[in-house]
Amino acid sequence: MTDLPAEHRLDSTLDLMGEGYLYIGNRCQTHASPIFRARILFENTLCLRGAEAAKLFYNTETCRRAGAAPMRLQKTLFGVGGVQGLDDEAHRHRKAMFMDLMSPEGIDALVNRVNTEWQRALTRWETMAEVHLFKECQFILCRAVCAWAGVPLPEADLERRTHQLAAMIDGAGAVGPRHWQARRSRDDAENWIGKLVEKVRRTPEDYEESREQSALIRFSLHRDEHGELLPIRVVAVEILNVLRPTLAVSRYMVFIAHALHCWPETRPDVDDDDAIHRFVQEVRRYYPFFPVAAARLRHDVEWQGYTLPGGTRLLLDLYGTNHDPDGWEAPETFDPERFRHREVDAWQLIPQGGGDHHVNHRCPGEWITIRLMEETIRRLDAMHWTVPEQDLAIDLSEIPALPDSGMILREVHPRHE
Ligand code: HEM
Repeated sequence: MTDLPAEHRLDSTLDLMGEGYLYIGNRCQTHASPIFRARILFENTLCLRGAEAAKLFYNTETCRRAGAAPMRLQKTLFGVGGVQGLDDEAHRHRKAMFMDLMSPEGIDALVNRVNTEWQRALTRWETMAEVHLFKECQFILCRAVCAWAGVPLPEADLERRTHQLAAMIDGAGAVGPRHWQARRSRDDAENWIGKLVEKVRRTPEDYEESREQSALIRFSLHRDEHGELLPIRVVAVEILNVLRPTLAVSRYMVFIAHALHCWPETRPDVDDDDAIHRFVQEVRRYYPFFPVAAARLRHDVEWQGYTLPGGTRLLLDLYGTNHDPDGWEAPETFDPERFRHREVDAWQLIPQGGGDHHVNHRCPGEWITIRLMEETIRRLDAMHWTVPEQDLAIDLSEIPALPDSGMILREVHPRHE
């Protein structure tokens, strides 16, 4: 590894935390290289960005996930024993359980629930002096996804459960109290879902008929590649792997309102589905969400003239690949039109991972995310809203990033009455 461009600090974790989404991109720029070596969390790590790096990272013969993600992320964001840490047949089998939820009808059912909840919320927003869009979208999504997944959610628990799911995302990259809050939220949420799984398993015959529609029932009765039911805690982790990231789409909903406000000239015609789709793709490319994904090399690999040693941890820069100047013209400009004549391949636009959804760890919720974002444009277009003075800056050193204000809207009411 002597030839690889390298950071010569004893440990670069503080730089990474200080620069956030820009850390890997900044170093790739300085080293004029898509790869460099650094010590992160006291371990030799290869940081990479760009489409060619994504192809290496998502090659399942070269890279594995077991033992790649730091334990502090598993204890907050992912949960222990979930699909994110599996490889090979165990991964493909578990992944199919998620992919089975993503039929066009299944996705429509979730989108319809979200639209109904949005409509309900709008009647309330009309009576409010200010609408905190981020918080409101979290409540909408929490109600809708719990109902969709077959998870009972009494109205009295809505606020508590929404905060728990949100805390797992918010505190994942943090240190100190926010991190510990995220851990407590995960423990509590896993206990909550675990009890529901036990109930389904006590009388599975009661649930056979509704099995098709509900992640709770499907996952509770799912059998692994050896024909065994999954441990209850693991089922809870996987059901939370549906609830938590769906709630996280609230961040993209805020980014859509932010982009419509900041670049009104790019606003798509709502009767033009292609224009709406281009806008959504550009929001997913431009705005920060997941900074990196982690894997480990299974064995020594020759790549771009370097020998990369087996066992080394890789960090693929998702944000940086979406902003890679070698892959995107004027990457720091928000321009949905860039997608008009551009094929989107599996390696260059990777806010939700790259490669193949069935084989790789690419996000199974990508279609849900895109559909919910497209609907958000239509819902926001059907509303009158103004944006009062507020701090709309997005600090790229903060992970996960969001406009400081959470996006406050005023004078909200339906446009076509
Ligand atoms: C807010 C929008 C979302 C973003 C930005 C996002 C992003 C991601 C990313 C970056 C990965 C990891 C890719 C990798 O490790 O290579 C991932 C994996 C995953 N996502 Fe999403 N996601 C979103 C929404 C969703 C939704 C709506 C669901 C489910 C309904 C979902 C479920 C999952 C699961 C289960 C995995 C693990 C897949 C595997 O390990 O094979 N995500 N997502």
